[in-house]
Amino acid sequence: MSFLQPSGTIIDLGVNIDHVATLRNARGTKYPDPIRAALLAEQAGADCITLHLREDRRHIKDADVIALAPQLITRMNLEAAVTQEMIDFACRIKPADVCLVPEKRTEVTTEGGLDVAGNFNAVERAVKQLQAEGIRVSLFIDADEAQMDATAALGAPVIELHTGRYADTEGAEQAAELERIHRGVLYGVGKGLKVNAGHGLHYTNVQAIAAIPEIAELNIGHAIVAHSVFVGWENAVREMKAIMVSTRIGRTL
Ligand SMILES: CC(=O)[C@@H](O)[C@H](O)COP(=O)(O)O
Ligand SMILES: NCC(=O)COP(=O)(O)O
Repeated sequence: MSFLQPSGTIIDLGVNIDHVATLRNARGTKYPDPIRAALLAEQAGADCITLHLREDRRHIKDADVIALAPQLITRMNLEAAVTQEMIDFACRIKPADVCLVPEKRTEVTTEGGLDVAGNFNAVERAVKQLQAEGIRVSLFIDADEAQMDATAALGAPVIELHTGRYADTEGAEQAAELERIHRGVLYGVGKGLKVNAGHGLHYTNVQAIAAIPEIAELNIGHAIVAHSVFVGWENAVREMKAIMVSTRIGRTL
């Protein structure tokens, strides 16, 4: 059954289509088409589509963002570095959401959260420029109180907590990271922020994060693209959304 779920359901799933573009770019073909993936993901239960226009354009291209924006039925969450080029581009596209993320050319994937406290003036300028275009801004940060204080101080209404260390660890270290994230969620909500989470989440580690009732949205990409190789794209999206919702319902009953 394909259906569109209204955004703002029990817990929102943002499907990140970056690595559909990685597969496309591997051979320089036009397929698999990230735009088709986004529209099918919406039909399969995605509450928003996340895509990261990196400075090096290693996966998502400018043309992908431009083509997708008018076709989305849910909403676009555009991830971008805090550079004038990216902020100006985002202001031309005017997605519902922009998530400001740190970027290093040499990184394989995002390695940590944005240092909002240490780059306060630059981040504040970017946030104000985006907000002037009616764009809701989220900041991709570690579960760190100083970063959340800085986020609230400069007026961004949303944070996305980096779950990479939780995803990359196990045992006691992972349990400690989960507790740190949980404390961070509560602190962020206490500061009046909408709290999302993402990075490295997959079908067997998402449950503990989705069970945190104050989390509004999870952004998940790599694991969904990987799983789709075996079960198909729409099934991979449906399965992730079903796990998130059933975990949340089970947690709140
Ligand atoms: C910010 C974040 O964790 C991801 O959304 C980001 O897109 C990861 O970078 P890649 O998609 O290039 O792996
Ligand atoms: N911000 C996290 C995101 O969009 C997807 O990250 P991942 O699931 O590809 O690691």
